[in-house]
Amino acid sequence: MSNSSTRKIPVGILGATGTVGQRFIQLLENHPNFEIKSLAASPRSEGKAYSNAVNWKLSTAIPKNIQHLVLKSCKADQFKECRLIFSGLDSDVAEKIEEEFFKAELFVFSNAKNHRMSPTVPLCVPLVNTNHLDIIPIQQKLYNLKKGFLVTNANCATTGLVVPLKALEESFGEIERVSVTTLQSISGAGYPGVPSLDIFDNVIPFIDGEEEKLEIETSKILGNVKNEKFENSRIKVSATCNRVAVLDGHMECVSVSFKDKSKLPDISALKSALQNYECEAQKLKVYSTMKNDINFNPIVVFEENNRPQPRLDRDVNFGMSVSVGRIRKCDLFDFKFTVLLHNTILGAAGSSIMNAEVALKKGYVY
Ligand SMILES: NC(=O)C1=CN([C@@H]2O[C@H](COP(=O)(O)OP(=O)(O)OC[C@H]3O[C@@H](n4cnc5c(N)ncnc54)[C@H](OP(=O)(O)O)[C@@H]3O)[C@@H](O)[C@H]2O)C=CC1
Ligand SMILES: N[C@@H](CC(=O)OP(=O)(O)O)C(=O)O
Repeated sequence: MSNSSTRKIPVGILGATGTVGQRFIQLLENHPNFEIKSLAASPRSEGKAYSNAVNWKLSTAIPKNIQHLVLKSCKADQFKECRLIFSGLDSDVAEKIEEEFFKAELFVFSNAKNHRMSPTVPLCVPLVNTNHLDIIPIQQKLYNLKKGFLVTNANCATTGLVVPLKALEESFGEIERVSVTTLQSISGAGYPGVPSLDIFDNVIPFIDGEEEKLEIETSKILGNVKNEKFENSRIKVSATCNRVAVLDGHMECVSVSFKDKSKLPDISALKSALQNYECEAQKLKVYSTMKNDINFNPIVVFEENNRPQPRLDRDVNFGMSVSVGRIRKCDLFDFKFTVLLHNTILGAAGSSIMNAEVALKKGYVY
């Protein structure tokens, strides 16, 4: 494998008209490594120019070179000009379609839940476990592939949780137990998502399947790759998920208990461990950590008692960092704190793109 060409990698987007698909298009505008060549969505959109098919919900305009692209059907043979695929497909259809694409020797980066727990598919949060990309050759061997593969990113609430957990485990050893209560924005449910008559002036104390995903995905992400297999962490997570009337940005109230009580830090050491945490993507200087000349930190620590807040803080580091505040001791667990992340940027499209940037630096994408 070699990162042979300085030309941009031609990419396709599946589910291009959806909430996550729109973010892909926004974040890939002027990207130095990837160039959008093809788009696809459901049969309802097929054959239409993108600007006619999409119900564009972002505050930046649809890029000019995208407006007139005609939406294709989600068939791999229609994406011959592409080498890499970003998928923002509805999970009702993602499983089979993504399989067809990676088996057609395309590099596939997916947001859908369907393949996340598969034993040879990396479940990568780019600020945490890009070392899990090392399983790619095993996946390729299993499916008899020369270059194609599938990499998934995590559920958006899981993504926000695992970043501070990883930072704390790196500094203070294993975390044994986690209790997390989420307040999740409505964009997390896609479009049109939760009816306005249900969510306006309201909080809904249930998101189908979400608590289970937080509990299971966390242990895969915080685990290791050993002897060509994933070895999950033994961390125990108990999750309660709520939908709240916020447009973008998931908040999570987290309590953690460490295994080794002899190493328990004081609050200032805990804050430094979070603030100074560094991930592989940052060390590799991938584009998403460098763009707009930001001084990128995976975690931004807030000292103010009333921060982070979704409206004020979801765009910190252009939506690619996790904000952590209200860090304090807990009488039931060891410590508790509040997390915020932008669910459609770091929680979805931004993670897929950063995973692809790391895979490119490591030579898996070429
Ligand atoms: N929103 C978020 O914060 C997060 C979402 N995800 C996951 O990302 C994926 C996309 O989510 P989101 O963008 O919110 O969902 P949306 O409902 O907003 O978009 C779904 C996309 O899938 C397409 N689609 C629907 N049915 C079909 C079909 N039969 N064949 C092909 N394409 C189809 C839609 O096309 P059309 O417009 O033509 O109907 C649309 O482009 C999901 O798997 C979701 O679980 C993951 C993390 C966070
Ligand atoms: N369920 C998440 C978004 C999502 O689609 O998650 P997943 O990709 O794990 O199904 C939310 O509602 O905020």
